[in-house]
Amino acid sequence: MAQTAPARIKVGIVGGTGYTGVELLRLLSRHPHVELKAITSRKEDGLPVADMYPNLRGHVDIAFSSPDKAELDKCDVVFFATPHGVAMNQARELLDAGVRIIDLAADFRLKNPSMFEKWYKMPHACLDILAEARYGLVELDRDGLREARVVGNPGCYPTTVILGLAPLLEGGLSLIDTNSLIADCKSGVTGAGRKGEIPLLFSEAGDNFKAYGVAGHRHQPEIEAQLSRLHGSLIKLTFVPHLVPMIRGMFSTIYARILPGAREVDFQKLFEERYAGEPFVDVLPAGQLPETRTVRASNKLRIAVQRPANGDQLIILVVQDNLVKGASGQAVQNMNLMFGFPETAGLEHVAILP
Ligand SMILES: NC(=O)C1=CN([C@@H]2O[C@H](COP(=O)(O)OP(=O)(O)OC[C@H]3O[C@@H](n4cnc5c(N)ncnc54)[C@H](OP(=O)(O)O)[C@@H]3O)[C@@H](O)[C@H]2O)C=CC1
Ligand SMILES: CC(=O)N[C@@H](CCC(=O)OP(=O)(O)O)C(=O)O
Repeated sequence: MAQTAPARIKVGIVGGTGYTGVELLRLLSRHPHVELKAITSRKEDGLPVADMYPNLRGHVDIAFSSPDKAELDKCDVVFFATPHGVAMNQARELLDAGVRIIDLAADFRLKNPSMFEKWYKMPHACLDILAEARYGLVELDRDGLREARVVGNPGCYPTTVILGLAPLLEGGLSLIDTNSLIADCKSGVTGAGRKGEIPLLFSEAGDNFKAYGVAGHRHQPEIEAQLSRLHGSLIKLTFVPHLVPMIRGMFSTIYARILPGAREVDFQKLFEERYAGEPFVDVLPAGQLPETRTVRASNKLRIAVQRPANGDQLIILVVQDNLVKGASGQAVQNMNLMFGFPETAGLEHVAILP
């Protein structure tokens, strides 16, 4: 259904003090169709946003307000940049008030409520809303997202792995062995949020490189569910996240075995054609390798496809800024679609080098 884009919408953010919250503020403060109406913080009620984040001086002139005082029901859309389990408990009230919701946490990502309960250690609070929610990976569901009232914004690691494998699996393609997929992923420290925990101290995370969640990470079922849906059969993979001493940035290296019947496929061309015209996915020319700094602070996800010695091992290398395409930028991309704005509105920042 064609919709007429409003000139300007009222936007609320729950959880404005965290890393994804302030990244939303940075992006939305320059958005031509957005009026920032409410930004919540339970701890910083009354504090002008620019006092906590001086980079926003002159761009954001409102103060944080506690969630109970913020007029979220007067907004057109509310972003939840909060821990898992917050959005699902406020969704019904907002939807009843005609407010659309984009949750940056995982409340609306896993369609299977028992999987949600298993990985997030809480029962889901609104199964009917979960059933109607759309998974917010625009490149895979552009039309479905335009009409969505509730969007589950993808996890950061899943964004890289799903987009890295989609051209090889979509529509049940038989190009790669689906029993031996490996995603070896690295995240900068902002991926863990803005909290005071010992493993996140400079003296612990700096000058160090470690794996975590090897026995099981909650992004694995999210990735597998989306890839299975895309392929039309059950897809499993090995997923190992790592923490690297960067502030922002994510690098995912994905290993797939090429099936004998697909040895003649031009994988570079397959990826280039799949993502041709996508404003936020850049397939590098053959032979070039991505670097995290080439996407820093931008909503771009950059992919390279390599096939060493023209053998049967395909290696897909994907970089993104975990806070932008991996979280807040992708959330704004969803908002743009939902309200009929140009998909790139407020998202045209180029990465900072060096
Ligand atoms: N960091 C990243 O790279 C990514 C994060 N995400 C997801 O986005 C969400 C936010 O992440 P991030 O910004 O890193 O988290 P932070 O820990 O940095 O911030 C969390 C925010 O939520 C607020 N908050 C906490 N509990 C509640 C509550 N019960 N009710 C209302 N507000 C609350 C906090 O403010 P206050 O305590 O003052 O209210 C704070 O502003 C998480 O679910 C995370 O998993 C997704 C993709 C990537
Ligand atoms: C480095 C780091 O700790 N990263 C986080 C994932 C990022 C994230 O916030 O994802 P969700 O929205 O699914 O929670 C983690 O592994 O828990």
